Amino acid sequence: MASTTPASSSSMSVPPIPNVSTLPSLSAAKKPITIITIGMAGAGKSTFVQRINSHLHSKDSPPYILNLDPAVAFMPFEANIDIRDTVNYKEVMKQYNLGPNGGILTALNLFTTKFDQVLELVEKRSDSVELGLLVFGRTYVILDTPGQIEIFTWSASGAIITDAIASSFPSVVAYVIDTPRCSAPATFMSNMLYACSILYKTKLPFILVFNKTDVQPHEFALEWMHDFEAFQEALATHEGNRDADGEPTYMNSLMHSMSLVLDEFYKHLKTVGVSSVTGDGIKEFFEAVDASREEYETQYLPDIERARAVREKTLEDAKADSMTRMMKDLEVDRENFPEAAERDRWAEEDGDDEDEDDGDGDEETNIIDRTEDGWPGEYIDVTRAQRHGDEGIRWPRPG
Ligand SMILES: Nc1nc2c(ncn2[C@@H]2O[C@H](COP(=O)(O)OP(=O)(O)OP(=O)(O)O)[C@@H](O)[C@H]2O)c(=O)[nH]1
Repeated sequence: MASTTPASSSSMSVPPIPNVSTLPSLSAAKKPITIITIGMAGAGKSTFVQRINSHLHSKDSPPYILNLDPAVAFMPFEANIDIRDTVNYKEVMKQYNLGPNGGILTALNLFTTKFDQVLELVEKRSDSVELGLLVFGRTYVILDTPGQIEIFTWSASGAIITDAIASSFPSVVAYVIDTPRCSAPATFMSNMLYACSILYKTKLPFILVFNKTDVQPHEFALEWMHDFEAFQEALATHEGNRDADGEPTYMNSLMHSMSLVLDEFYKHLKTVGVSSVTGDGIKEFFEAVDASREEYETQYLPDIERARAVREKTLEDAKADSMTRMMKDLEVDRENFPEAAERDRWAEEDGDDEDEDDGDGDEETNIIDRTEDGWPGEYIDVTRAQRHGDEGIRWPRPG
């Protein structure tokens, strides 16, 4: 199949929101739960995904895995859908003149334009098949994501992906933390603030996964989270917290105030300690996931549905409004230029151009399920989306 451009220039600024309402829907009981793995670079996300993958295989319940990291060189598991089959990240960097971070973000934005296809595939492959007394189907869908977690705090694609997934399936965020690297109170707090902003953006059930407990047990973190005084004590003994006169520094007071804010945030979280290397804590992780499914259905789903209804209504209103304005413009045009209007009629011989390429070449890129379809996939062609007159390079930007 021919390769294609990412999108027309006008549609490249913000990836379109997949229309999940048109997808075939599974009955609630059959729906798999989606685990969205997010965490800083090197926290151990991929190793963790492989660990839960092998745990699920050992339970005869293989998950459906999506790799959303376009720049990953090695993955310890085989993904069913891999962004690298659709977007050539190095080519994106080259064509749009971007560094590694911008390249990852743009690659994800491009991939998001195809996310309705991804959802369709997940729906299709995760549907249960009943054979006699046995039920075959995927109970878990797992997303591995890039370490650039700003994708989930400010980029359009992060929000579109999590919204689209969460509107279609029960979903939970597994925020993976490098426990040994959090043993300093300031680092711990900054990681928690990241987690807090991701919770705020995704508005989904949230599990803090303290990883690498084989190197450093996570009990200190639990104590800091549940005992405010203990964290204050750790802060007080931390270097740089007093000035030359022995008074608390600005940083110390700031951290004190922030820890008050975080105290509220901790109340809404589940925490587990795991070692992705030894497999310790994986059972507890799945208990937390199962509890999150219930939480999703009772507490989160009503809000998600409300937000989706508002979004759809806004979209409908915007469409209706622009249609009315276009019709008015046409009317004025026809009155002012009757001859042009006469010439501008649709002729039989023009044929139906529904299947024709509209020039942006976006229609033919298909997302593939690597484990079932032929590989490699088909790259979105980014070579034509280059310069536009004086406006410079246009590339998909977060909204
Ligand atoms: N000791 C120990 N090492 C771990 C554990 N989990 C991951 N690691 C190591 O941590 C390093 C980073 O792991 P990855 O799984 O690549 O981390 P990631 O978060 O996917 O990294 P990015 O792809 O850069 O975002 C690797 O060297 C892993 O072997 C763990 O539970 N214990």
